[in-house]
Amino acid sequence: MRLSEATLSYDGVRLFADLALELRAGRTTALLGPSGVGKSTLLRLIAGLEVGDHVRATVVCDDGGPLAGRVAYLAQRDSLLPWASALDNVALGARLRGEPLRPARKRAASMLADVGLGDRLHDRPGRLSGGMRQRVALARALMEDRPVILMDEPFSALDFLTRLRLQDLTARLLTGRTVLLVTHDPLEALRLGDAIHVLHGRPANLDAPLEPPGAPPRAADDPALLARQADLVRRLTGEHHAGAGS
Ligand SMILES: Nc1ncnc2c1ncn2[C@@H]1O[C@H](COP(=O)(O)OP(=O)(O)OP(=O)(O)O)[C@@H](O)[C@H]1O
Repeated sequence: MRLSEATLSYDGVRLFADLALELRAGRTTALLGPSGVGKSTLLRLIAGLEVGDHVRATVVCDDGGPLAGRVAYLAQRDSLLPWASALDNVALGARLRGEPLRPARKRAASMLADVGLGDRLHDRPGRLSGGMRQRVALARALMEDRPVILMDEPFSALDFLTRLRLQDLTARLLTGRTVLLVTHDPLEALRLGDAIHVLHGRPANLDAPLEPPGAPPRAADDPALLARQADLVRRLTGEHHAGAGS
């Protein structure tokens, strides 16, 4: 899938000018970059969500078909229904599509068990911690079973160990899907990304991708991964661009 000619301004400031991004089919592309550079906006643009008036972009899928109806979007804010239980939140899509409720709820319960919330099925979001709500939102996105998944910092509210566990689970459940993962965490990008881009500057540019060897999820304590993390940190702090003379 390819986004091209993405051009977008807010209040006369150009966030993107002819930006292009390739998402390889069946792979995870991770997107890092400083706060405010435009990562969430880029994700929303690809998802076909409202991003403002001064916008132009082309999204083309590899098979030439439309993206609409084939994409699940996991927003930065969990956007759970406050009056519905965790179970009903996860089964919401199936309910809206008029699918038989009993099997949908069964699958939702198993998805919630997978994200470690098997004992909180009937709690409403207000009774859950921020990290738990994020896990419910993740379960809801996974439940949708779409070929393309766009995720905006899905693990940011989680403690380190839960984050590692959820990264493992996500990598397992999303094998073969086309994924765009926005994250602030270089280690997360390296564990899950087949291609890792850093977005920087205004209008924003994308670095050539870093492509770690091996299949996700990569071990968090792998020395080769940690060496690449140093490279990524240099890219994020701008040393890489200074060194490249750009
Ligand atoms: N609806 C909007 N109207 C005006 N400006 C906006 C709007 N949405 C985003 N922006 C601006 O566009 C820029 C990029 O925002 P965006 O949320 O995409 O950044 P980000 O890289 O995802 O940041 P973070 O890492 O902090 O989530 C910011 O300067 C933000 O203030």
